[in-house]
Amino acid sequence: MDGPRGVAASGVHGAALRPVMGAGGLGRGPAMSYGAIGLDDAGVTLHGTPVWQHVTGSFPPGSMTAIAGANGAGKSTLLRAILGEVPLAAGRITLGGLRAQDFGYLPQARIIDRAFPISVTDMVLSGAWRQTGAFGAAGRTVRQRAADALRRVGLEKQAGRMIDALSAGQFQRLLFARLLMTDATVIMLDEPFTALDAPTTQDLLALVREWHAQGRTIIAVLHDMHQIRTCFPHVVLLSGGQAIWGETARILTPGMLQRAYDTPQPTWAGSPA
Ligand SMILES: Nc1ncnc2c1ncn2[C@@H]1O[C@H](COP(=O)(O)OP(=O)(O)OP(=O)(O)O)[C@@H](O)[C@H]1O
Repeated sequence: MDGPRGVAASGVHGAALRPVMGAGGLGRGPAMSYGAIGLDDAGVTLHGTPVWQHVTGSFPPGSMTAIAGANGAGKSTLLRAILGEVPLAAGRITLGGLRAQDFGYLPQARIIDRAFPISVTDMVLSGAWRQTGAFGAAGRTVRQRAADALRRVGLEKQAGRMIDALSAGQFQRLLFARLLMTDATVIMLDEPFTALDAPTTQDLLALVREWHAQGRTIIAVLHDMHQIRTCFPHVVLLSGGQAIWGETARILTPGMLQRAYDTPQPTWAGSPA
């Protein structure tokens, strides 16, 4: 994953419960020893239909960027293209020296098979698979980190339950605990707060801000414009197959949003980021 993602890049990963990419303590964390993730005239076409084209822009180290746009605009596809799971039809993506294990990815909850028979603790431990090996036993230190991660997201009392016994909000907290285990340098979140109540959203948003304060790069697909305005200094707005990229206050204007969503947008009371 070191080299640029060119038009021939591919690498679709399968099961949603595959280990979260990340180093589990081996990541570069806040150190700025890597460059920006860059898209250079990149385009993706799926089944003969262009999703987005001529996308150029970058995610600098330590930046915090939201990806916005209407349903089907290609937000998830953008994350997956950066991860090398979707091939480019044109252009290239460069990773600034980041390796696969430097990325942590939280997919949309709806694509995760929650019937998979695994306990809460084992699911969190799977976030440290690069330390323990896919089938290796976790040592005491890793188990302690898992317990700490569960406590951090308020799930310590659920540690022994199976994941199918969790509510949607508890399951999302679990996915964040698993991300904590990866110690990833770049954290990519696909609709991380969808269907969560306000306290859960605030708890998990605080964790995302903590990661950002530690110098990690955050890229998050979000639908809540107020959340983007107040928490994300930069945005990529996917609109009509193009990407409008820049400072949130400059991009999320009523006119831009109307074009992107093709419907009038409300005027937000919140102050611009
Ligand atoms: N595996 C696939 N095969 C074919 N087309 C796909 C595939 N995945 C996504 N698409 C199409 O690509 C386009 C972009 O999908 P994507 O999931 O990236 O959009 P999105 O902006 O994340 O949408 P949403 O807000 O609904 O989650 C859509 O038109 C979708 O139908």
